[in-house]
Amino acid sequence: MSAVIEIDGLRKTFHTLRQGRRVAVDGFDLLVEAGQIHGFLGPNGSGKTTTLRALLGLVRADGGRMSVLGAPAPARLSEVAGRVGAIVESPQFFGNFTAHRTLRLLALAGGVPTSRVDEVLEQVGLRDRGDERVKGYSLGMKQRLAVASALLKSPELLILDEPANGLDPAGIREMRDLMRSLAATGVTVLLSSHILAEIQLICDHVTIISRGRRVAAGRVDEVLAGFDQHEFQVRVAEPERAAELLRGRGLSVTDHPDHLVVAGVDEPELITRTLGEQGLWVRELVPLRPDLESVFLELTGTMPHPTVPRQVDDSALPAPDGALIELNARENREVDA
Ligand SMILES: Nc1ncnc2c1ncn2[C@@H]1O[C@H](COP(=O)(O)OP(=O)(O)OP(=O)(O)O)[C@@H](O)[C@H]1O
Repeated sequence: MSAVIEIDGLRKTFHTLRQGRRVAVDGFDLLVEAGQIHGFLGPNGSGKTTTLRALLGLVRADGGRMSVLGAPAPARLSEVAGRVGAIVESPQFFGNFTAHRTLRLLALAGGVPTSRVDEVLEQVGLRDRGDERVKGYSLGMKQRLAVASALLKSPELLILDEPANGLDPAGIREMRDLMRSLAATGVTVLLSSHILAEIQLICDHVTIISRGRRVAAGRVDEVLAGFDQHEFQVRVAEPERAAELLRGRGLSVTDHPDHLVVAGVDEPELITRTLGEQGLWVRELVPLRPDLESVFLELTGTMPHPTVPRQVDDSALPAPDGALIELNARENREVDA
């Protein structure tokens, strides 16, 4: 598979008059290969938008190497710009224009044949609503229109920042179907999100960012498998005796009010055999698989604490691995705020 986006060691520190230096991206790596629907997942303020803006040359990076479709980015992005559709800042549309007119103007401005307008309206499911004014559109319809505008030039790569932001579950499902149909036609999609369910539903690959650093990457199922503790939920009569027997076989057992959780189980038969041999019959044996939510909370250090309200993007806190975020050594005097 060929690399469509490569980011190596990206760094970006903002300097603002009010808050001083703020490390937004801290040596971040990303690899997106052709044909993937790649989720770029991280909590609020973790550096997703800054990464995408740096990739597209909307903000100047302090360090690192990036390329898009083989062209060094952002320096030679113009060579491949015609093959890339991106929505990073939320596009503003004129409410009084219809979707059709909006796209027609964008097509004319971009040198794209206006015959594409009907095609992209069809593609995003707005064909029958294309002659309505945009101000009457729902949020989901506006998101579709935004995607349609990025599709006008038939891109090979689509970059979307938070495309499902504010959508209801049905809207997210529709967005997933749209992304899948695009991927089926060979388009590679990179989409950022802080919503786990969205990534798990829409994407096949994921890169997780926390406090400006990559903390996990790979196929969604592989990332999840990496966190599989081989745990089973067991319901049995005489749970105390059962726990003792299982511990005697070297398994780690946690007691819960009406069940046991047994970890480190490679062969579930070990549980049923150990208990059955002693006349304890298992009533329920359920594998406990990690979900992206628990993996995400663990990796990004955003697990809620019962007494401490979680702070968005608290750069002064230790990173999940315990290391304090280093401030970028390279001085950058620009004020981006
Ligand atoms: N122009 C700017 N000036 C100063 N600080 C900025 C600027 N843009 C981003 N930041 C800071 O950089 C950090 C990363 O922000 P960024 O917008 O990249 O996060 P994000 O992951 O996209 O968050 P969200 O999911 O909330 O959109 C935050 O601390 C943010 O306050």
